Formats: sequence, C-alpha cells, structure tokens
Amino acid sequence: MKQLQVKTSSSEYPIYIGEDCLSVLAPFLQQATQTIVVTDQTVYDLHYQKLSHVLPENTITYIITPGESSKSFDCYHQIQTFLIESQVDRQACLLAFGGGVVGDLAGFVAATYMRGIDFIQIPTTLLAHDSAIGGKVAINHELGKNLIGAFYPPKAVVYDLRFLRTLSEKEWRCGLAEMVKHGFIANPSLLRQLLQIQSLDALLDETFAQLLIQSLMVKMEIVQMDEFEQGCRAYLNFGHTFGHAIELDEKELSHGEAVAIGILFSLYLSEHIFGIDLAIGQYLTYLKRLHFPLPFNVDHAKRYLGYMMHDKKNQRKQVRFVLLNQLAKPELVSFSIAGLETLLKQFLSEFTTKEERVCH
Ligand SMILES: NC(=O)c1ccc[n+]([C@@H]2O[C@H](COP(=O)([O-])OP(=O)(O)OC[C@H]3O[C@@H](n4cnc5c(N)ncnc54)[C@H](O)[C@@H]3O)[C@@H](O)[C@H]2O)c1
Ligand SMILES: O=C(O)C(=O)C[C@@H](O)[C@H](O)[C@H](O)COP(=O)(O)O
Ligand SMILES: [Zn+2]
Repeated sequence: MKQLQVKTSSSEYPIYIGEDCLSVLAPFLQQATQTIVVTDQTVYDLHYQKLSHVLPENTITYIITPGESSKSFDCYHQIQTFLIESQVDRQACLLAFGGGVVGDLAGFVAATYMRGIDFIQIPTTLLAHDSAIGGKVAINHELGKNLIGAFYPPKAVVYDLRFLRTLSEKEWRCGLAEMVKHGFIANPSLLRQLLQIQSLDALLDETFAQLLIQSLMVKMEIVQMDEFEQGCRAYLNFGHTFGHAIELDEKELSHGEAVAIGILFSLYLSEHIFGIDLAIGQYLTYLKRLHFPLPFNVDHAKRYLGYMMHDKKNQRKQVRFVLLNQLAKPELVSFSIAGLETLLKQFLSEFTTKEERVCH
C-alpha cells in the first residue's frame, strides 16, 4: 500500500492506495458517533461485503440508483431526509463508496448536512482517482453540470485497487480519459504511455498501477497549489468546456467519454490559436482504437454553445477554454460566443466528415 499526503491551504488528508487497504478506515470510524455509507446499487452488490468487515455495528447505508441522474436535487434531498430521520449527529462520518457520482453527491450531502460532517472517499472506479481528490463536490442542474456544489475536502481517500477488477470497458475508457487529460496538461511521459495502450483487456497490472499513481499525483499537485480554483486548478478542466456540453446533450455519453471528445476539440482549438502541432491525428487514432464513442453532430452546435454559456470558468459572458500553447503548457483563452460558434462548426463539420463511420 502506498500513502500520499494532500496538503492544501485549508486542509490536509491522506490518500491510501493499493490492494486490500480498507483496514486503514478503522481509526477514522472509531472516532465517529456513527458511520453512514452512501453507495450505488452496483457497487453495493459487487463490493459491499469487502467493506462491511471494517464497518462498526451501528452503520447505516443508503443505496442510490447508479448513474449521473442521481446527481440531482431529488436524490440529494432524499439522502438528507434519511440522515435527519436517522438522527445522525454532527460527529458522524459519511463514507462515499463508489465512483465519481457517489463521491460528488455524497460529498455534497456531507458538506451541507448540519453545515458539514466528516466524509471519506472510497473510490471504486478508475475515473474516481480524479474525482475523489481535491474536494470538488456537487450535484447537477438541468442547465449545467455541477452547478450546485462546494469545495469540501474529505478526511481521507482510501483507494482499494481490487474494486477496479469488475469495471466494464466503458468505465475503463472513462478513467483513461481523465488520465490522458492529466498527461496532456502536465506529464508528457504519462501521455505517451497511455496513448500506446492497444486494448482494454487486462489493463490492471503493476505498470498500469504506476501510471495511475502518476495521474493521481498530477491531480494532487495542482489541487495543493490552488485548492479553490483561483488560478492553475482551472487547468484540470482541460477538455471539460465542450466535454460538459456534449455530456449534457448526448445522454448516452458518460463523463469520461465526453471529456475525451472535449479534449479533441481543445486540441483542435489549441492548434488553431497557437499555430502548433499537437499530433491530433495520433490522439484520434487512440480514441478509435479503444472504441471511444464520438457522437458529435454539427446540427447540435447551437445546443452545445448554449451549454457552454453556463460553464463555470466563463467571465464577462466570454467562454474560457483551457488550451495548450505546447504539450504540458496549459493556458486559459477566452472566446466570444460568435468566434467560438465559427470554430465549433468548423471542427464539427471537419471531424464529422472525416470520421463519418464513427461520428453520427
Ligand atoms: N469532483 C471531481 O473532481 C470530479 C472529477 C471527475 C469527475 N467527476 C464526476 O464523476 C462522475 C463520473 O464518475 P464515474 O465515471 O466514476 O461514474 P459513476 O460513479 O457513475 O460510475 C460509473 C458506473 O460504474 C459502476 N461502478 C462503480 N464502481 C464499480 C466497480 N468497482 N465495478 C463495476 N462497476 C462499478 C457504477 O455503478 C456506475 O454504473 C461525473 O458525475 C463527473 O462529473 C467529478
Ligand atoms: O478537480 C477539478 O478541478 C476538475 O476540473 C476535475 C474534473 O475532472 C471534474 O470533472 C470536475 O468535476 C469538473 O469541475 P467543474 O468545476 O467544471 O464542474
Ligand atoms: Zn472530469
């Protein structure tokens, strides 16, 4: 098991990562008056038993429906009601046991229940190596992703890699997208190795675990520098401006898949604005090799723009993108709506025509 320590301006917490590391939870739970587990049905069925060995007797558990639709006001309200009816007090500890959806939702519940109770992230997806660190917790609004939320750091992150063995190929793709993002913005060697992956079969070996730790460290180091996104933390949003828009527009796309497409557009804009070569073709080949869905459509350009107009990075009604002026050199670039519309349509028609078989 590896232990890292996140040190930000407001808090400090450990990350435990490795096989079979759940016993590290015991001292945290002994201090709490009660333990609440929030998880989803799939994670409950597959992995709750492993967790149950370390849970105190008076643990209560709330199970949500898997998927993005649970990051809603309704679900948030139902969990709060469950906590109130169960007379959970302020010294309780909430365990967010699942992927990014459980982490974001349960984290936001913890941040706001009686003005805040302790919570611990127990990520179970590859993508959640990103979402479990850094304290961004949120639910969605129909007008945009994560629009209602908080910065609320966990007391610990406990990442037991045994959970990853049951992930579907789709979930591997989602996690890889955020890893590739970390590679593009900060670690070209990580990026190079990720782009060489030939297949999603049996990915979780020792070499991959090392890449996962490198990716996690990119996230951790940026969060340590700028916990509340006053500056460089925005770089972690590379690929997310268009990514969040297409995620909202195309319900079949999960977050990571949408981010993978968002990265494609960010590379396109970067090449256009800075006149550089970021080997976009190589990235597209990688996406196709691993069967990432690429369902963008030039007819939806206005809808994508509508969503991007609510992006949290926007300033003075301009849409701000994280672009690369070279590999691992991100910067924020503002676009007027009209300017962005032209480039977006150009991108959509160029890539839809070229990749007719995969983009519909
Ligand atoms: N807070 C942050 O910094 C941050 C960062 C990245 C993403 N996010 C958010 O995270 C969410 C996406 O997270 P996600 O991709 O983990 O999605 P998810 O939580 O919906 O999990 C994906 C699917 O995998 C299933 N699953 C979870 N663990 C499993 C396991 N071990 N084996 C088999 N199936 C398992 C889930 O039931 C679900 O159906 C999005 O809402 C995104 O906005 C937040
Ligand atoms: O931690 C961050 O900061 C990120 O941007 C990480 C992203 O991968 C993640 O999807 C995050 O939830 C996006 O944040 P948002 O502020 O754009 O909602
Ligand atoms: Zn993301």
